[in-house]
Amino acid sequence: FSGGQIDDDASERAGSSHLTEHASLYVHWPYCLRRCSYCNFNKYIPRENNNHIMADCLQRETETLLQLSQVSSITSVFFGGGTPSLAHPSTIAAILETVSRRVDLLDNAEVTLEVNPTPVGMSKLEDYHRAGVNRFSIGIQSLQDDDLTFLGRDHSSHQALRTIEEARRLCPGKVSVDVMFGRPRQSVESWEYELSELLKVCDDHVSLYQLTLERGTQLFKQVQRGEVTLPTDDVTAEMYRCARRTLHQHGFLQYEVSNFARHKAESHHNMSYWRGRQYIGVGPGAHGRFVPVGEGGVIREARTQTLEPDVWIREVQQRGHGTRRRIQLRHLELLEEVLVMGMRMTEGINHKHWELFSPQLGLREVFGTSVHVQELLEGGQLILDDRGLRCSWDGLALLDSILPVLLVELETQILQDPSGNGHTDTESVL
Ligand SMILES: C[S@@+](CC[C@H](N)C(=O)[O-])C[C@H]1O[C@@H](n2cnc3c(N)ncnc32)[C@H](O)[C@@H]1O
Ligand SMILES: C[S@@+](CC[C@H](N)C(=O)[O-])C[C@H]1O[C@@H](n2cnc3c(N)ncnc32)[C@H](O)[C@@H]1O
Ligand code: SF4
Repeated sequence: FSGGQIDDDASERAGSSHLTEHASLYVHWPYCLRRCSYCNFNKYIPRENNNHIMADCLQRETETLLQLSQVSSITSVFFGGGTPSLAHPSTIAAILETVSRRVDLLDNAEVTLEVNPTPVGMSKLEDYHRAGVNRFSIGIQSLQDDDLTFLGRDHSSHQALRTIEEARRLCPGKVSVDVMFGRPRQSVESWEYELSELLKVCDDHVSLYQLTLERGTQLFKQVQRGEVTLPTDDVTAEMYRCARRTLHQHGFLQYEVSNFARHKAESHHNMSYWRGRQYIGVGPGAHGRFVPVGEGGVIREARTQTLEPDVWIREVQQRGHGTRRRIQLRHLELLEEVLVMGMRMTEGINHKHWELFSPQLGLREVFGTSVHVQELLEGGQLILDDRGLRCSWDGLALLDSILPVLLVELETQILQDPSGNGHTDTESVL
């Protein structure tokens, strides 16, 4: 492994300037045609068609945020949502043109668009491709029609299969599918069968998400009322184990908790999140992490854009952006993010990568002396060696219980370190 390794080495050679000059870009399309029963992402059913206004504002905010950052090149773009396949292909083209006008949009930059596999979504794939999209991420969720209906999806499994086929024709080797497991009424056997059917048609990238029960969703109410039950933790753990095994047998390497790729088809965009790189978030509810220009310009900020599209539109029209919240990340907070994101990857965090963010305290100094970490190392869940820190195969499935141990140790060591904790904790609510 790994597809992105060369990239990472290059950034280490370039040192920390790479961390401020390069970024990925996330663009959020906040509208959906209907509400899936399990979803609490930031999405709205539009009352009227204001796609044109949304398109203008997304371009305007892209321009503003690029200007506010110190970024000179964009390494990947991700159009997510909501349902970005409801946007007109010309909107996608216009946003990409805005990026190219302001900064260097690298020739080989990965440009992903999330697609709901409806007939309308499928019919626009070619135009999206022409607009500059070179990777499609298709929300399959399930291949069983009764489950799709129950989940409130707006497509059938047949339409999903046809969309995969068309996307593969346009972007061979660059098509991903999202699938959810741990669904109501699902058994390990039916999941195994569904996954083997999916493997017959899918391309080189698969994202598997365990269905999480989110407050405020219809599914949450159904479960609370006792109308629906979800599989137990033991069953979902077995589903995850079985999926990892099956994917591995089919040549897919797991590179992150939920992501599997073969033929080096790892997502560059998502890898850049997990490697703690900068990203700019445009659109309602998008978040970003970047070092703004001016004011000394060394501290990374966590930014969140206004959630509600109508309010966001007004703000962008008035002042060029809809940033609702800016928090300067303290040294410890930045390291916490680097740790939490990095440990999701099978490659974990290598020593040089950690040093970029923590020049004073190496991985061994932070984690090497703790009794609790030692237990995880001896138990075979965690590995700390000449490469760096990472989870073992078994450990990755237990990440949620490993992370708290690592976070406590990180906090203890950083707060004890007289040199490392210089930054202030500042929050501006705009
Ligand atoms: C927020 S959706 C946006 C893309 C597109 N609208 C779609 O539905 O495919 C991105 C992915 O998040 C995942 N997702 C959404 N809600 C989830 C939940 N409650 N549990 C697990 N995964 C979820 C789904 O797999 C989905 O493909
Ligand atoms: C769950 S992931 C699915 C990625 C997909 N499996 C792939 O490999 O391309 C994508 C979703 O995460 C959310 N997301 C990703 N980056 C975001 C950001 N910077 N700000 C807000 N939401 C983000 C969006 O809802 C988006 O639809
Ligand atoms: S899962 Fe996708 S299509 Fe369904 S409501 Fe959420 S964002 Fe919209």
